[in-house]
Amino acid sequence: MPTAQTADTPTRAVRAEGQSLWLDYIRRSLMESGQLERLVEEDALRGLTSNPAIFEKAIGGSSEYDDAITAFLTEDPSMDAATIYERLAVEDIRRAADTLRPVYEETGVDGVVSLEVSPHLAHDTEGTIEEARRLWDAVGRPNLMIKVPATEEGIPAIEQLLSEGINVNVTLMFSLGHYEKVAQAYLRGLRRADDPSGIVSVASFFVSRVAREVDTRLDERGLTDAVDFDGSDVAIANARMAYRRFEEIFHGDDFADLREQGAFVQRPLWASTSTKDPTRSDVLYVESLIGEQTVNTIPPDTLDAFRDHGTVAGQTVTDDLDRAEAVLRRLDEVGIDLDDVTETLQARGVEKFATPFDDLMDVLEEKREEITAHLPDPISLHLHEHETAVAERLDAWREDDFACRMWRRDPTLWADEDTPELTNRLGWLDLPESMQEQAAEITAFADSVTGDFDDVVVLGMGGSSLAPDVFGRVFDPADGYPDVTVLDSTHPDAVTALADDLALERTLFVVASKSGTTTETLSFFRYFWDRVSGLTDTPGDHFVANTDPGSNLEEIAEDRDFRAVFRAPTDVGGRYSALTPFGLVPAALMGVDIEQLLDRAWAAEAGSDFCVAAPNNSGLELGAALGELATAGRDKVTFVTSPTLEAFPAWQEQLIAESTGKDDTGIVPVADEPLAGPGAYGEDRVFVYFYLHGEQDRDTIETLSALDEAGHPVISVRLDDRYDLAREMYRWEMGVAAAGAVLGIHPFNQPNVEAAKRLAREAMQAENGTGSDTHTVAADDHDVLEQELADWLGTADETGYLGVQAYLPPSDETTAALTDLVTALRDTTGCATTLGYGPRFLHSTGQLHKGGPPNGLFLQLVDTPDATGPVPETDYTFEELIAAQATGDHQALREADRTVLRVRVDDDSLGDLAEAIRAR
Ligand SMILES: O=P(O)(O)OC[C@H]1O[C@](O)(CO)[C@@H](O)[C@@H]1O
Ligand SMILES: O=C[C@H](O)[C@H](O)COP(=O)(O)O
Repeated sequence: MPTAQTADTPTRAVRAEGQSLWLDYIRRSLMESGQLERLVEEDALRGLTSNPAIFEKAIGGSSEYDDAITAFLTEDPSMDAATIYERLAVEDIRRAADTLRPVYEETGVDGVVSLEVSPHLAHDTEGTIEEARRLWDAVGRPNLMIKVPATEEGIPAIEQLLSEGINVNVTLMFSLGHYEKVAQAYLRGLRRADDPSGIVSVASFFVSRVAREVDTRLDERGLTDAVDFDGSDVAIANARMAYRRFEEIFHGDDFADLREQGAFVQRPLWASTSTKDPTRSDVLYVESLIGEQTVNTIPPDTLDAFRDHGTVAGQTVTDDLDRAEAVLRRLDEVGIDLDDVTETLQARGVEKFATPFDDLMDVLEEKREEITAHLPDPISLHLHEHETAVAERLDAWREDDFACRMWRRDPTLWADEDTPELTNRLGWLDLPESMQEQAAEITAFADSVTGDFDDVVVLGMGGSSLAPDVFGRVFDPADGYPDVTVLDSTHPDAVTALADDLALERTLFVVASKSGTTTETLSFFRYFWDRVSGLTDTPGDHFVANTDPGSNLEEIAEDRDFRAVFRAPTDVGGRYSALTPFGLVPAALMGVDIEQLLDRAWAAEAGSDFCVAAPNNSGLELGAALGELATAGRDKVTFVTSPTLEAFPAWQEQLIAESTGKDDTGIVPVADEPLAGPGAYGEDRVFVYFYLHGEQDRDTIETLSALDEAGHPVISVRLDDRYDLAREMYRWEMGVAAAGAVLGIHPFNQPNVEAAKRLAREAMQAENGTGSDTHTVAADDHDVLEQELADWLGTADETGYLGVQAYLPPSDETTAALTDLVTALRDTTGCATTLGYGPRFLHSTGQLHKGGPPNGLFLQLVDTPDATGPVPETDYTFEELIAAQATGDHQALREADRTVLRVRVDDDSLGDLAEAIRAR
């Protein structure tokens, strides 16, 4: 598009006649290249119009927008084509509006840019109003015009929008009839406006399309040579008549009141002014319609042609009105009904914009699919100086054929050939595929019972209940489906509080234990079996079992006629069982689409798949990073999440701690510390940020950037929706398994858990099993506590960690007080902290506490329960059970040479304890 060099070009001469030339064209490069600005300067260009066909050519017909589309989809891969279009269009229109803003500031009526509502709303008044308001707000520029068609349904929308102060370009006008209605709607709209001054509107009268249609009809009737006019004469005459009417209305009494209030006239805009018939002058519809207070919007070719050889012969729009009238009369006499021509054109005009609009949606949908297939993985690893070690590890793994060997279930990746609990614990690798069939059965069961229950309670420990807990807290139950909660505390106050809260006759219990022998789980089951048996003769209807085939629990479930028994694959360990019935049954019961969960995990599997070479294998890359960082002393993996994902780190915690915390090594997951600035942390941290798309908050991002800049490794993972949890579960399972190989441990056993269980059993049988002879400090014994705290903290090593183990009834208030306590510990010592409720943590971080790096210090908190609950069918109470578990673990920690301080607390003492620590 050449530009004019002189001031006396036809384009400038038109301006001197009081007409504004606008550009009927847009694309991003027009603004980016500075071309639009040059046209304004050199051609006195005064405005810009767009329509769906123009955007279709710009976006659909080029790759100019591909980077922007990729950026949108990286942020939100589920963004649909219509949203992509709107965001691209809004951005272009804004840029054009900003370029033209000086013209707008100077004139108040020019320097405007038009954006059209969807052509599919042409016959929907309310839809048009809504979309116009939305676009007006989205663009947010005063020199925007919303284009609304002059259809029957468009007219009231035009009036309404003008009354709200929204600038309107009325489009698709072909006849005097259309013009009349539009001008009257303008007057009504402005009269309803609070302040009519400053509202800008144009009435777009289409020209060349009329010419074409008339030519066609003349031709069809064999009249082309028989008459002394052609289609272009009719089109020009039609437009000139509209201009005459414009003058009558806007220079006469009709507009007097508004003129007085400072309102602008609604200028006629000549649209469709590129000449479609090559036998006619390419500037015909510019030269013939020059007039004061009009606009002519022309595409680039017409602008070039007009600048090159256009003639400006004064106010041509008022030329020869007698001939104009005569032409229109003659047209009627030869039997061509102009009203029919123009109504047909308006209807066709809607179609003519709808087709490119739909084509554009199709093109964008195709681009979306193509780009999404190649989107970067939503995990980003900032590893600083550790990058080399990780790259070397991945190279070594490629040479060793690590990925293929993992899929071949090769135990020597971790330990000796015949190590137990190894090759028979790798079933998780292909769960996304192998669970598909069972998933359908689980969903059918869930759908069949949904009406019978308001609550589902999962009774289970560690890997048998952590995934359900995450699903229950992250997802909302689908309409009509029950809530899912988990019971994993043996504290009698917790058990009785839950029982009191539930409507037992509307509750389904999922008894979840792989081994079928876990004491806590069986105790919960016996308690609730007894309670439900008091209400019904068929208590089994309220129970479902999740277990391994052949387990003790399977036998119980069959004997007692449970509503269902789901059998899990035996080659998947507890902490790797999220995508087996252990995780899927509770998820399905709350209406989560579990096939979708498996599909998402499948996406991660594809990225970590059989023989995908180590450097391109996302699970292995994560594993190499976790392992190498831990080896280099960065062994405290500190989790941060966006609000929806708050429950996720508890699942990660078990996976990491129980898998890697053994043989005096391991990775310490930190799941409960509030995030702080770089000053709060030592050199032993890695930060992992899980966020749900759209939930990132500025403070967290800024703090993580500061930590990154301070040299801490930061791993960020984006979840596009809640279902991506399954993808991350799979990725982290693979990552932790691989990290185990770096650390030289066997990630699938938990050797130190058994020791605590044995000691707890012994404590139950001993006379003083409740721990009365275990050294315990009372929180209100201030002097002793101060001294013991000082001794305990005195042994803290800054590369170590502090673990708070709370054998207390879980509640939001207690969790908040405990979080404050661990924060005080971190801030006083600079050490990382872990926090867990007993006995839940025994099935999570408990393995690491005793078997992991020997630099942990533990604070065991016990209380005196208010409630006491006998466990039916046994000879113990929940009070005795939890006390024995605390005592047993205390002893196990001591046997493993760990330092433990045991404090008896009551409701108020957690705050005092935090204060005592801060006071040091
Ligand atoms: O499913 P089960 O056999 O009841 O075990 C529960 C949890 O106890 C452990 O075996 C030991 O903590 C975990 O690995 C497991 O997730
Ligand atoms: O606002 C402008 C119109 O959308 C445009 O001028 C239509 O032109 P056409 O008839 O060449 O498609």
